Amino acid sequence: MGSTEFSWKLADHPKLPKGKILAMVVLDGWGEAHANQYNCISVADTPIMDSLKNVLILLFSVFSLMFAGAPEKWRLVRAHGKAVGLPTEDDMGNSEVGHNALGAGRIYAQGAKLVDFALASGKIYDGEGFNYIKESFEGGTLHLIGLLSDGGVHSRLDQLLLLLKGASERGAKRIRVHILTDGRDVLDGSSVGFVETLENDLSKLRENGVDAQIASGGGRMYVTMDRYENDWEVVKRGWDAQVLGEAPHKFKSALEAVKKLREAPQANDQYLPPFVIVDDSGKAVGPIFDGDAVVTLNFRADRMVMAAKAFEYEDFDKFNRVRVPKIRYAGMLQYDGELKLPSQYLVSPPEIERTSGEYLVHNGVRTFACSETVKFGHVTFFWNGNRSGYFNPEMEEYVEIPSDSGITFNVKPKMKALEIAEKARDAILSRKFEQVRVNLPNSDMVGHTGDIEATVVACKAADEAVKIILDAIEQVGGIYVVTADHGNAEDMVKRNKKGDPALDKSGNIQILTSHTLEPVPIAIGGPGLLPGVRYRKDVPDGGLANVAATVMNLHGFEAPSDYETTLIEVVD
Ligand SMILES: O=C(O)[C@@H](CO)OP(=O)(O)O
Ligand SMILES: [Mn+2]
Ligand SMILES: [Mn+2]
Repeated sequence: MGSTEFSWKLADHPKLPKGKILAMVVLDGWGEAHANQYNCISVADTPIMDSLKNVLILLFSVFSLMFAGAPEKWRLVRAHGKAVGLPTEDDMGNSEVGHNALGAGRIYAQGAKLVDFALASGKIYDGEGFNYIKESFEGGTLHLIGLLSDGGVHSRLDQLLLLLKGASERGAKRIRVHILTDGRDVLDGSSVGFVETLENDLSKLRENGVDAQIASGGGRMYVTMDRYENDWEVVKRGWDAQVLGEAPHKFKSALEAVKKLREAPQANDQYLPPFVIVDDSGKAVGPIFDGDAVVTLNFRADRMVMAAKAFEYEDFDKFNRVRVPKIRYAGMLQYDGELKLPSQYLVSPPEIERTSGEYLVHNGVRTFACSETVKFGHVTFFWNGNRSGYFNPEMEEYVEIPSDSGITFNVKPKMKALEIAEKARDAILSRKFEQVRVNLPNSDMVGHTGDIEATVVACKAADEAVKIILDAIEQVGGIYVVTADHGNAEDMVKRNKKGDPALDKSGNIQILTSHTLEPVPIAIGGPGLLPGVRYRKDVPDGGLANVAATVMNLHGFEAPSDYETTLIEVVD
């Protein structure tokens, strides 16, 4: 597209009217799978979501007897793997890539894939970011901090191992790894195996004369990886262990640390307390000092922004850093393009531009977006292509409802669903906005705890919230689009190739805390939807990236030509 010809003006849709109020509801972690006892969505009482699927399908079958080709308003879309820019079809979906696709309407190669390319081609070592940290290799230590897992949502172990090898071949003589155990994108307890794999590679480096070892650790939900400023204490615990070398638990080896800390009642990988590794004299082996280099390994932004601020900002008042070493810091990616944070990074992030939110604002669609803290950035930052802030504050209002902090969400599985729905309802009834967009976090956040009973309660709460929003849409003669960003609560057990629960060595089922590979539903409806609108039959492989064009159509516009095609057509 020649820059001189570019225009934000969208063409009018030939048939669909403008000015309808549209509710865009994203149920976080709500996939579609067959009904069984581990499908919390099917077990839960969810009359509204059921009605969007069943009544309409029933209607369709009734109508289809009378009018062939009657509209169909519920379908599934792909939410994992290549459909959302991930490296392989074995990659489960996640919020970042899901909301990016929903908002941007195109499929971008995402962080996981970009890092894979950069490592495979070796280009990562030619970039400005690597050359910047490399200057510390002679006199300082290289610290690598990140999620130790092969989940592929925030980071990948194989990428860490390649980077360790690549950095040591390029002069890093002293390396310290600060691990964050997962158990959220992978099975709980898998931390032990990941530490063994890492230790194995570190011992090979030591054989080659590199002083390389694990220096500290802790569970991802308790140490370092908070997001959207929900709880700075989490980041502080990481700072204390990684930078200051101070933690309540001290061990001689990371393997011992992880095994011992997991023995405590209720302990799990996600919430392991912080620990440091000490030498024989009891001294921490890897605090961060002046002249060192630090790389945060995660490619995904949301849970690294806060730590990046602590490492990068001179002025910082979120917690007392005590000692602020003069380091060379780089992120695996740049985590926030607006804040240019961090200023140095090893791999350039996907350049997501011209998102549907920006187009719609330029075309007069006033927008309201809301969620609670733990998902607030999903419907704003991720939705807008990893961009913070408003496109036009006069046209947009973003409302964040404070999340509970310091608890696991199985304790309060209803979370703030009701409050989010009420805010959305008020925004709809105010008639001040043409798009009211929310994320309802329950099925995902509670699903990640692995607590099946609580997840059932969570799904019901999300369904009740949908009802409040759809009732408001009914009152204003609007349109709704209800979808999800990826699966989670619809399958809470690890399965074997046949699809049956996979048993561990002791014959127990293994609870799945992670997202899934399942497709997600998308339902359209409401009194403002023209009766002739129906899903096209020629987009059978449609994915989340097809939703943006669909929504633009429902606002009365054609989507830009490079957007993934719309899911709907209008029959007379
Ligand atoms: O909690 C998170 O960070 C991820 C899982 O790692 O979940 P989501 O993608 O739904 O935000
Ligand atoms: Mn999500
Ligand atoms: Mn999740």
